[in-house]
Amino acid sequence: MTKPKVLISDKMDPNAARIFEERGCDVDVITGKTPEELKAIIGEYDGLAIRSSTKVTAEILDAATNLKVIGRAGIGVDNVDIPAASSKGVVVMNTPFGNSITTAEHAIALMMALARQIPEANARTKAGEWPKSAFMGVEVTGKTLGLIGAGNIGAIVASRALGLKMKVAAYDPFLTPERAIEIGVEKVDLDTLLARADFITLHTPLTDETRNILSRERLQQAKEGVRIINCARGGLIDEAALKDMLESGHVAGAALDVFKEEPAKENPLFDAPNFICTPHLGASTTEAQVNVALQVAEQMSDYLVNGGVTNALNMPSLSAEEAPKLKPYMALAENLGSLIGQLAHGDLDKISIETEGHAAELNQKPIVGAVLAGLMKRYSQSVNMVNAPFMAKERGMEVREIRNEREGTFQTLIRVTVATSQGNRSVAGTLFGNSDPRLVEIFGIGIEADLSGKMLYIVNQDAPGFIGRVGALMGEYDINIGTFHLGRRGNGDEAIILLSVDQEIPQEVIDKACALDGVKVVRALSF
Ligand SMILES: NC(=O)C1=CN([C@@H]2O[C@H](COP(=O)(O)OP(=O)(O)OC[C@H]3O[C@@H](n4cnc5c(N)ncnc54)[C@H](O)[C@@H]3O)[C@@H](O)[C@H]2O)C=CC1
Ligand SMILES: O=C(O)CCC(=O)C(=O)O
Repeated sequence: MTKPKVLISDKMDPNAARIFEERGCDVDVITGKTPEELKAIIGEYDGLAIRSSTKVTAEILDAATNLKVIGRAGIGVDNVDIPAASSKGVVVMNTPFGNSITTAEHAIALMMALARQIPEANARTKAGEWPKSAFMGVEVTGKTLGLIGAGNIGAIVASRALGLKMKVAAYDPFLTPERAIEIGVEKVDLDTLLARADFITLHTPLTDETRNILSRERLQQAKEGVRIINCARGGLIDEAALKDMLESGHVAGAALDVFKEEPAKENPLFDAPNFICTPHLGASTTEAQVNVALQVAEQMSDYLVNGGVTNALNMPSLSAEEAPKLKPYMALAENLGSLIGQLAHGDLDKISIETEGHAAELNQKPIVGAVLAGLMKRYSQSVNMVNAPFMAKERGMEVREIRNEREGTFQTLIRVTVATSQGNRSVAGTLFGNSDPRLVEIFGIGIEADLSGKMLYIVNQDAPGFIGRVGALMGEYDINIGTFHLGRRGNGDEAIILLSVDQEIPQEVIDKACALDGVKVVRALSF
């Protein structure tokens, strides 16, 4: 088996490359490429490991014909076009905790630096001025810190601020009252936060809802003399308005680690009074960079080598422990989806995926994803478990999951049923020896078959001599039969033949098979 190939395109701790190699991937570290240069090479890679510099646009994804996974060594994924990645079937993962303590500490460091104007005092002291009377700071004890966003980083900031004897008010529409109590903050609305906070710190992702959350209007609403810290994303604050308010003194100080345009080399804020900044250093500690590098390489190689999915933003998780157990089920599920997709007529707008016995005890999401991936092949060849659920949703397909932990005839079973214009049609399969996928039923007829490669499916009226005639027809066209499977409703009733063949089946053979006495349906299938 060829090794998956990974590109590390941003500066990353060397532990990442080491882990990729140890876990069976080939890895190239090529940083600082322009988008055009990245486009020219990305087609070679199965995995792309990034930090914040690489912008993974729809255009890059179009050129990434082999790409299976993008791993962000960090939290924010606003540099990845996730909808475009999903529609191409590329998993996007991040490392949601590896740099959160570090980033929270940076926010606290910036808050302290603002309160005591440390950067400017440092520069002027070193310049020989000894400007003791120029700097009058403020205490943070007893002051109110307004948190905008109380997720992982916000909660750590809150805990540190409480240790500094500050009061913490948080605005976060998704913060539950219980969690607010747990992390020791008062949940408030944004108006209240703006009216009360002496310091405001932002810890939300950049989304359509949070963009410009500190707009000119909101900054105006903030308490006179407020100090603002942003270690989340540029774009959350209206930078021009912030400059004006630093100049008017309405905002007493601002400390930004992140900018709307990065790298920020000529930002107008640089000239504003009481403004300090760092070049997106929130996550830059040795500890955090080792954490995120190790984690991203482990997650990505786990996916590329074993199929395990952790911290994906566009796909359900699948642990490394679950992945080997689920692998044969996913193969079975995909084949059942593909079989029904190849056999059923008309628009399929309702599908139910039923698991029974052992299969019902497993994580259902990957099984459902695999069935949909198989089924959706009737519409598109570039479909996989990542994009299939999105495609099903886009087509307005109703997907039902049914679990039945009691065993039936089989210890484990997956049944896929679609609603067609001719009524419900279902196929079912099991695993032999916990590993070998087998079809056990088509449209109510019991059969036992391995679905693989090129196959021919025939529905006929059960009659003596029919099997011989099919064999003779294959022989006439030099088509070698690999396996031959039979099933029927009853003696003389509707019967099914499913045979695997080593050669492509020409249309002429299908036409001749259709013309055989008693034949109802003939279909060439492929798996
Ligand atoms: N400066 C740096 O180097 C770093 C920056 N970051 C940034 O920090 C952000 C936050 O990271 P985490 O705390 O780990 O993320 P998280 O997902 O744990 O927390 C984000 C919080 O924002 C809240 N939120 C979402 N929409 C909101 C809205 N409209 N108003 C108020 N709150 C809203 C969410 O409910 C959630 O609680 C990341 O998205 C990333 O962009 C993260 C790491 C390093
Ligand atoms: O990788 C970095 O230095 C930036 C980290 C960051 O912004 C994030 O994790 O969201």
